[in-house]
Amino acid sequence: MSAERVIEISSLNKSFGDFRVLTNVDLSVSLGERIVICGPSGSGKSTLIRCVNGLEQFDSGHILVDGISLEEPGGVDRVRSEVGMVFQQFNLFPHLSVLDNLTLGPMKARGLSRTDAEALAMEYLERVRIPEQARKRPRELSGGQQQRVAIARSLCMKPKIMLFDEPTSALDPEMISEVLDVMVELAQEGMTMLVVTHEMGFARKVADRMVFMDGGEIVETGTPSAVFEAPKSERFRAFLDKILQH
Ligand SMILES: Nc1ncnc2c1ncn2[C@@H]1O[C@H](COP(=O)(O)OP(=O)(O)OP(=O)(O)O)[C@@H](O)[C@H]1O
Repeated sequence: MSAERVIEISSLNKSFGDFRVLTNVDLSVSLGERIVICGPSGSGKSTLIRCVNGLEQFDSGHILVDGISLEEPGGVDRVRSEVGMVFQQFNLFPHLSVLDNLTLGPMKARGLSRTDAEALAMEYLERVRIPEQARKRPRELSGGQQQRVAIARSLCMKPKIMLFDEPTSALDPEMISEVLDVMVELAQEGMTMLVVTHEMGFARKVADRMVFMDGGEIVETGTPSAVFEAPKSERFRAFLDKILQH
């Protein structure tokens, strides 16, 4: 029996004005699968994953998340209740403490009491190894700590799927591994993950499948070992050469 499909993207097309950003994208993700999406700047990676939780609208095609269509009435809200997203720039509420950043969603969207929401928040702050930062404001934290708060905040909503949009690209190099370590643990716990990143070490460690995008299309896909050892597309080979030089 095939694994449960939790994301089904079919024939997805999207333009910004005259500029075609996604062309006939098809991608299926199974429960527990970890997919790393890479590709040159402007190839449509962010737009693709933003479409998955309704942050961008698409022109044609279909997206089903856990069987829910983004196009059906109330679909976007239902999908967002199942999908967590972590952005490059953390997107924490600057005027709230770390703890309040984490408790807001569970209290508002899931109806938890403050006591229960704080207990949940502390559990996740322990998981990302910064419980001692709970009373601080985001600006008092390092970038790596802020990103771990952002991950904990998403996890507090008990998502079935996590989307990551270049979660380490705004970080100083010494902070990248503390965030990747948390993501590796999440992957090992079986979370379904769609990760846009150029961290190829991470990809090799956790990805079940790599997706290489170029010019709004999926140009190559396969297991990390297959695509790294023998990239079929010349464009992917050139891209790998470029990023592995850094
Ligand atoms: N809101 C928007 N309005 C107009 N054009 C946009 C918008 N968002 C993205 N684009 C354009 O769409 C293209 C794809 O952008 P996208 O952010 O999806 O690419 P990406 O592969 O994630 O790139 P990067 O690695 O630089 O983040 C780019 O040319 C970008 O300038």
